[in-house]
Amino acid sequence: MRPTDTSEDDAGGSVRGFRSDIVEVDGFDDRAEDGSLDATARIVDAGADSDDERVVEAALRPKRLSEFPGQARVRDQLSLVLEAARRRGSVPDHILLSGPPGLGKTTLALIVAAELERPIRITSGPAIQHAGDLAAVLSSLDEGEVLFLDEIHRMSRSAEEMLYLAMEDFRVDVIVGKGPGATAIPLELPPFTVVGATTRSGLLPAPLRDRFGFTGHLDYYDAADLTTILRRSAGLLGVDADENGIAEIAGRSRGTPRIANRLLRRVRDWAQVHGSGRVDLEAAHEALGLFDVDDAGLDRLDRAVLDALCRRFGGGPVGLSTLAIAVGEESDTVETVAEPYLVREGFMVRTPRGRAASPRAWSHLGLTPPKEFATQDALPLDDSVGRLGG
Ligand SMILES: Nc1ncnc2c1ncn2[C@@H]1O[C@H](COP(=O)(O)OP(=O)(O)OP(=O)(O)O)[C@@H](O)[C@H]1O
Repeated sequence: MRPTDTSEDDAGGSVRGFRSDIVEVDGFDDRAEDGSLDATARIVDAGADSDDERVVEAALRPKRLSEFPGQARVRDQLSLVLEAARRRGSVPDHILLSGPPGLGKTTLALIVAAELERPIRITSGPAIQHAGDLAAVLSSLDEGEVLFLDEIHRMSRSAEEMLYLAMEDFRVDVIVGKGPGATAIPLELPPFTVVGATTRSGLLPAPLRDRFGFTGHLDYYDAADLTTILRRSAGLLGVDADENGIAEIAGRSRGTPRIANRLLRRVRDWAQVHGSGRVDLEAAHEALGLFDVDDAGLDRLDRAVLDALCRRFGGGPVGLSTLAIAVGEESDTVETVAEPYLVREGFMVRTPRGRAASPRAWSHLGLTPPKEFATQDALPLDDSVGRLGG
């Protein structure tokens, strides 16, 4: 871990330490040079793709709950938890935020600290590979501080066990010595609040999940909320945008604010270079066409998968690895990058015998499906995805 200096964060609170460790995200192989579709370069990837993007994102984050559009239920629940703790004069329960990337978990963690008017310490599961790493963070927390643990499902087992105790009893046991002579010295901690974020809440062990007094699940945003977010972002970026342009971008953003903000910036670029400078319908059409994002929010990889499924395999079902070979990608890329959105939007179904195209896939590609193609055994997308290999 590389602790950084205390600095003033956009949430208005003081951010201490470990910020540099938060940048790790699940990577994809960069295989553009071999002619593959280069999943890393996807404009519709819901993960943050560069440090520059993180800087822009920081500027666009809402800073208080009242400025946070969408996720009304989670917002109301969180507001209640924080207000009640404030009235009691105590620290709130630990908070777990779960949901797909780019929906606002980090933003809400920063908001929690801002609402509590407490500093926030930021680190992530991958940065905590040993219990000692966690002990160092925990033992330096101040009373009431917020500890944001991003990708909490990726912490090591030994650190998890230390975290249970710290969350429950505000104590860590520091082990001194080795072997039979080793002694556990308890170290009392001041009360603090853990805000954990995870894209895979199913991977969290039950004892850890149980330590969170409040869990908020973030869902994809509807077009109206994305429109509000885009209007706000356009204002902050000083971009002149009309309602048609904003609506067009919202419709192609896969329900994800991070993608919406990224598409807005590319449409702004197009408008400044080729258009009138205004983000309007024409600018949105042209720019998103240039970046291969179609009107359903699908990009080249998504369409290649559907195309292979329909044209080469008659709609399927076909095994994941066969499908991946057909589009020149790794199975993992197809499964984690393209498939979730295709399944969620009803373009593809997963059956015990492999992946199959749905009627929407055929019509999206302008093709007529053969009379019979199997969709009867469709399974919902869930954590079993990894077990349905090809
Ligand atoms: N409700 C919202 N209103 C406005 N902007 C939002 C909202 N939710 C997310 N954003 C913007 O989307 C970007 C990504 O949000 P954030 O980093 O909070 O997502 P995340 O869920 O933590 O993603 P990850 O799982 O990749 O860490 C930020 O620029 C943030 O400002």
